[in-house]
Amino acid sequence: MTYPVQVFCRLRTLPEECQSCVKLLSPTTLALSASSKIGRKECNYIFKHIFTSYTGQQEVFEHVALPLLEDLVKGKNGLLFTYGATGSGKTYTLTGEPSMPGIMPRCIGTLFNSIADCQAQKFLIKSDRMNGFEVQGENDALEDRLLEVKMSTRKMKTVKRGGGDVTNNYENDGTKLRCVNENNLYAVFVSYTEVYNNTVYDLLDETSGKVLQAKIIREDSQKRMYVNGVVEVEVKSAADAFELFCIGQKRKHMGHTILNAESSRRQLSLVDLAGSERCSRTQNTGMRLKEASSINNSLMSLRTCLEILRENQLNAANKLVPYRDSRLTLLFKNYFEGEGNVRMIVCINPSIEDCEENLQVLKFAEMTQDVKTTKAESRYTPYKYKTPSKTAKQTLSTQTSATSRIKKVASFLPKIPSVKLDMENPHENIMVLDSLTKVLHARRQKRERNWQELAKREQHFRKRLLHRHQDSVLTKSEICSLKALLKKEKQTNRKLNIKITDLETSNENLLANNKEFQDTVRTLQNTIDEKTLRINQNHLEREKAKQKLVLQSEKMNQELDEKLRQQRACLQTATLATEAKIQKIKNILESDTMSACASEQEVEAPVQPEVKIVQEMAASAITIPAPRNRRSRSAGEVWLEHNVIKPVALGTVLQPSMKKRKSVNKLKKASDVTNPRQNKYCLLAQEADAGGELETKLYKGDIVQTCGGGAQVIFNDVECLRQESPTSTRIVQYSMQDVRNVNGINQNRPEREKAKQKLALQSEKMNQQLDEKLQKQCACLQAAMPAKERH
Ligand SMILES: Nc1ncnc2c1ncn2[C@@H]1O[C@H](COP(=O)(O)OP(=O)(O)OP(=O)(O)O)[C@@H](O)[C@H]1O
Repeated sequence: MTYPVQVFCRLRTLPEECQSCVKLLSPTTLALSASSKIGRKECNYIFKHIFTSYTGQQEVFEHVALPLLEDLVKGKNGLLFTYGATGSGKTYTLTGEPSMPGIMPRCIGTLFNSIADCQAQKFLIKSDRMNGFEVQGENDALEDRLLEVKMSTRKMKTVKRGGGDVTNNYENDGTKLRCVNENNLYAVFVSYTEVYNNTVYDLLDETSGKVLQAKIIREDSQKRMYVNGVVEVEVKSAADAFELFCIGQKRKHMGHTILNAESSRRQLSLVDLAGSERCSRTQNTGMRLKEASSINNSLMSLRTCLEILRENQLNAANKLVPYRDSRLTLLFKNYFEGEGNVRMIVCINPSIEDCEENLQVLKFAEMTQDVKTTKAESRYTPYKYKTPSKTAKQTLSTQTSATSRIKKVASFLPKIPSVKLDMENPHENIMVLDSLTKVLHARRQKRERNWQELAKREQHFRKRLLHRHQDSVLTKSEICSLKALLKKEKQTNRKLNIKITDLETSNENLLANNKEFQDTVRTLQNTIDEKTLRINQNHLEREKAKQKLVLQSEKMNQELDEKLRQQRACLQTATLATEAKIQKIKNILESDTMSACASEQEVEAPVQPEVKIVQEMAASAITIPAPRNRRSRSAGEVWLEHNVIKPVALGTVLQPSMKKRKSVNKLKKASDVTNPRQNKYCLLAQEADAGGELETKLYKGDIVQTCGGGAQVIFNDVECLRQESPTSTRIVQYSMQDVRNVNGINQNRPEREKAKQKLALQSEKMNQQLDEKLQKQCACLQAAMPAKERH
């Protein structure tokens, strides 16, 4: 079954001088004229009922709270909260003023008016502060009562009750609930908690001293939210409840509170919310700002939860309702999930200044009444049963459970014999009654023993149960925190997974880029290698070409040198031969001219072909070198030895043979050479040979007179003198250049030797030819000469 959240509206009284922004159209409809950009706009809002400024506190109570109270005693939960802007009359409606008590004192008064005769003895039912109750024995209850009396007498001396409070002056109007079951026993518990800055404080917790301790909201085994360890005080009268209210009132931070009046089965929560716009309207700072924003957050969470609930119901969706976003919604969770009736009173200050805020409040209120709470199967508050003492048994005798228990216990007792009284025999009757008394006495003793045993067992069982329960609560809280941790871990894990995926993707991209780069580098490297190879090949080719060129040029140079040398040698040989020939001819001509001239006149001698040539040459005016006088060999060879300045002793076995010689170190004047007595010239040169040995060379030639009166030397022989020991092993250090030179010299030596030999052969041949020619000419000349002269 589903029930909509019932929303009522209450308009505050407005001072006469103030203008109203609200117009009442009917008992359920009002119109709000709000200013907008296009002028004033009127919006209509419908509620279950609208209380005007003339409506009294009693009427509001009867309309809104009384049905919830009736539900309460029937065993149904209820939540009533006020909602509205600051100063709109929420506290006035819920608590009221001394002269005009609000819903809360009226509820308390009415409740106690109704259950006055059906209350369980105090402390028979005890709160375990974990959303559970236990029924304890009379003795324990008595002990607790005595303790309470002691405590209260101490308190009486120290604590003064706050005077002038709304509840102190509350005059009970005697209103009673009609549906109270007189067979039931009722115990009323009051807890007073405050949600401040999203933290729950227990205003009745005296152990925490002046500083309030924060409390945790937990969920019991039946998924009901409760404030763990909250003080739940059993009250037996409205005055007791008011006293607690006063105590709590002094402790609370602000005016927004929760007052819970709990029954052993069900609870009615009366909630006075904070103003809906504290943050925006009051320009608070520091703690006040934190408080205001916290209030705003709580109300915003309430709004969000209701909106999602409505959305889920309208669209048959299953969106998660964020009850855990704030402590307030967490405490409301059970009510919105169908644990009881929910009613809201929207308080409106019709002042035109509050118009904007009223618009928001009315919108929220209109939305809220679309929300339906789903009624869950009735779930009873868990309680534990403690074996009552004799008196307790009597007190609880009306309870069905107790009756059944008694029946059960009675089944173990000795049977009561059936008794028949004979009125005529009183003596026998006395005997029968005595035996009956005995049986009853035995039954009573047995029953007491049984009760004691049962009480012991129950106590033991309860203790175990309590431990189990505590364990399970602790385990549940642990599970809750572990779940929260797990959720967090999962979120972190999810984030890390996303991060890992991102990193993997970027890593893959980087790897792909790297591969591309590597490919590019490889391609470039290949290109470089190819180019380097080509460069090297080119270099090698160039080197080869160079070497080839060098070789070619060397070869050509050698060839050219060789040719040049050969040509020179040929030329020199030819020149020497020609000169020698000419000289011989000249000598012949000169020596024979005189004799020829003398005989010319007498005898026309036949002209020899050679003479003819000379004559022809003379006739043709060709310059003929001066005739050289031929040295007579018979006169012997006279040598002009042109020696070095400081000659080293030759030391050779074979010495040059120059019998007649004139040695000079230097040719100082022409006569040194032109001296007609000298006909041989020898130039002496000393130098080290390739082996470092002294080598003496004798360049020999003929001194020939020139036609100009000078002389010329025609070299025709070279004599080389040197001394070598075949066993000498000289160690000489040579430089590479020396070695090359030596090699070059050694290489050239055979060629030189060949050339020399060739030259010598040619010279010999020419000499032979010349000698032959000379002999012929001589023979011709002798033949031509007169016999006398020939002798
Ligand atoms: N219906 C009413 N009739 C007469 N006086 C009223 C009514 N409603 C509110 N007032 C007066 O208006 C003033 C502010 O009311 P109240 O303190 O209840 O506002 P509130 O909404 O609880 O403010 P806050 O959000 O600050 O708790 C009080 O002096 C109260 O007496």
